[in-house]
Amino acid sequence: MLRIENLTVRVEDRQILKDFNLNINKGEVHVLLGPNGAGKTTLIKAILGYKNYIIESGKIYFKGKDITNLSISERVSQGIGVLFQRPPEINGVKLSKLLSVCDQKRNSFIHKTSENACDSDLDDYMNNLTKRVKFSDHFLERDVNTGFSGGEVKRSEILQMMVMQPDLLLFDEPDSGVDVENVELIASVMRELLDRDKVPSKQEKSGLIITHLGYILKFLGHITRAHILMHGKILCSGNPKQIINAVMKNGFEKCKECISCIDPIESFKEVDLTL
Ligand SMILES: Nc1ncnc2c1ncn2[C@@H]1O[C@H](COP(=O)(O)OP(=O)(O)OP(=O)(O)O)[C@@H](O)[C@H]1O
Repeated sequence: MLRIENLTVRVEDRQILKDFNLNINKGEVHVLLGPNGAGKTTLIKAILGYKNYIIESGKIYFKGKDITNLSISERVSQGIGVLFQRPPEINGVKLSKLLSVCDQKRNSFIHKTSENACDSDLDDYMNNLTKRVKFSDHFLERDVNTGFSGGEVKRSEILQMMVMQPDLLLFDEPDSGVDVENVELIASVMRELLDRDKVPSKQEKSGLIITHLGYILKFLGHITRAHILMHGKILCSGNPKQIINAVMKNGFEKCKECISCIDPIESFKEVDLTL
């Protein structure tokens, strides 16, 4: 689904990602951990095609096609969706308007691939989705993210994703600033989105989840693989429980010692798996 090869990304005058590689197959959900400022959000923005995240070298492939030079809009149309860590406030644009734009965007894409995929009653459809994230109708009439609490921002972001139904779901800290009940709610919606269109034992969607504490993963079910991003590249990959518990126990500094390990996962063997 997503293949990143030797990607070097510069922001202003600094290289943030250096020769970065990542492969997420169809149906896989990966977790990305890393210290503050490691470049996790930079990765998401580079995948999406933000202009000031300059790709100096390397390639990004999505569904087998090279998307390195496509616009943000083209990438979104092809099925990439993002839940942003800190989305901007958009004064003067109501959430309902933004959702209907998301819906049109999705339908224009679906129409290209399936003729009967789009005859829903938009109002009912939106109302159901809105209720699912526990927003009242009046919330849809507020300007996007303006004055939203931390948890409301995340629920608004995931609501947009529910409308878009992307094939590759990128979640940038879906649990930050969110209380316990809402973490559970967001996790269950994330799982629904990831399992959408799933035929028995075959998940079609793929995901990448950035999280600091991994708490949300308790509610998400199976995660394929976890990675630690440090020094601009993946330092360590493997079993999500082992990696997250090791980071919780030892911090990221210890991960540096794994740079020279033949199998970095081995060094985490003694860690108590409590996740
Ligand atoms: N638009 C920008 N202009 C200048 N510097 C930037 C920009 N975007 C990112 N950076 C810098 O790139 C580095 C990586 O930032 P990024 O947001 O990707 O880190 P992160 O791993 O997501 O961190 P955190 O866990 O704190 O959210 C930081 O030093 C940041 O200040």
